[in-house]
Amino acid sequence: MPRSGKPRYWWRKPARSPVRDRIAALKEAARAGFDAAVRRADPGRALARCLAQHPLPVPGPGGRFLVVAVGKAAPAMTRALLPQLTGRVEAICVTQTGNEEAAGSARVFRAGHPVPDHTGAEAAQAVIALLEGAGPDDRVIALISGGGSALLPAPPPGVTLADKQALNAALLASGLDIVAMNLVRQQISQLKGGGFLRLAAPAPVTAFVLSDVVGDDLRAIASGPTVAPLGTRAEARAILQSADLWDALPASIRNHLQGPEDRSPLPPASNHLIGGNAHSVEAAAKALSPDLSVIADPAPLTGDVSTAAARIFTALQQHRGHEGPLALVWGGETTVRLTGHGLGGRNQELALRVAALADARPLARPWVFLSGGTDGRDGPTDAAGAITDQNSLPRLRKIGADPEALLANNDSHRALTLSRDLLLTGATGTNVADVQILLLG
Ligand SMILES: O=C(O)[C@H](O)CO
Repeated sequence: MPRSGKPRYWWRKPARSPVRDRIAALKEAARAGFDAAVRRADPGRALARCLAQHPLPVPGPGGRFLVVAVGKAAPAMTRALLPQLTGRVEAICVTQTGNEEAAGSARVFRAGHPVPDHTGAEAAQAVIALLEGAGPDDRVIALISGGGSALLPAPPPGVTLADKQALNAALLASGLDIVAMNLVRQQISQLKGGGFLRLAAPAPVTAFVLSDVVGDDLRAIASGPTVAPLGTRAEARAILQSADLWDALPASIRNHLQGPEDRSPLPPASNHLIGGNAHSVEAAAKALSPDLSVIADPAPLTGDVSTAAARIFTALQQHRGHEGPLALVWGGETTVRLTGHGLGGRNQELALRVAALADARPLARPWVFLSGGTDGRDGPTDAAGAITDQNSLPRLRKIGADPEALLANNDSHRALTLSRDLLLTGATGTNVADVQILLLG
């Protein structure tokens, strides 16, 4: 050992680049902020906090608890609820394929997402049968989280699963926001937009809802099974026409939307919001704050992904002169209008677009940008999102890839795989929309 006490091999280590080290440290910090956001959205804890304030209803004589959990957080919510129930309990838990989490004694369906599949249709039939069998002494508990719209397809008579799949695929590629999409989806469903309540009546329904929708509108989350719909058939038609989707839709869907409006009153329900995106943004900001100055932007990041990228880039420019390291945090959900045929998701595309904008006007200090879905799955890919930095585009060009062409083809997953910028978490078992973190070193 030399006198300094450092081991000899320390002297043989290759010279390191301080900028590269700084970027690596920033990426680690961004990832820690994101992990804190996901932890804050733990569905079991969120449900426990809510149950401490809103005790569960008690079944009448001989009555049962009928539990229906649907969404990406359904297993975790089911696991948290079932031990609280005594007496006779029947439970169905519907979550996405690949979410292998246990759900206690519930009957579990792992269904297709974001495009509905046969397992989802089978699950929807099981839920309908359970609700139709509910009596006045039964108590129905709904555990609702994001993803529920696609996971539980229950088209009205005359509309097939294939028709519903075609509608869903068209909506997903349209660039419409989730409120507009779900206004349409719930008009083509027996369970959404309050249909669940009609089926459960006369049994009272208590719902606990984990929100993945910006603004937490209960009517939009999982297309609002236990609340009134967002709109009418006429409004759904108008949305589809203005998005240029109407003419290409299956005839059965157009016929259904041209039918009479359902104006019958909904049975009442007790709905409780147990958590959402704002809490996770707060948690990310808190996790970053010991080491950096932090600004959490209260205005959510929504709308088209290229407009959102321009907003992030403007913030990057505005704060370029900030003294000391700085973190900017957003929450929200952007939309992508698909024009290419590549593979990607809104978070990956946002991170790549920000890197492309910053590459055109480089900054004199290191930066990293993370955009991730708290569910761990961005679009139909295995990534939660991505963490780009000032070297992302140069890395791509160095290996002969063309970032602009990849973006034009909505091929962000390929680009970010090549630049080694993917954010990989696996399914997180929760879902409170997206979190973005911009760090200036
Ligand atoms: O399922 C859905 O509709 C979305 O995740 C929004 O909740």
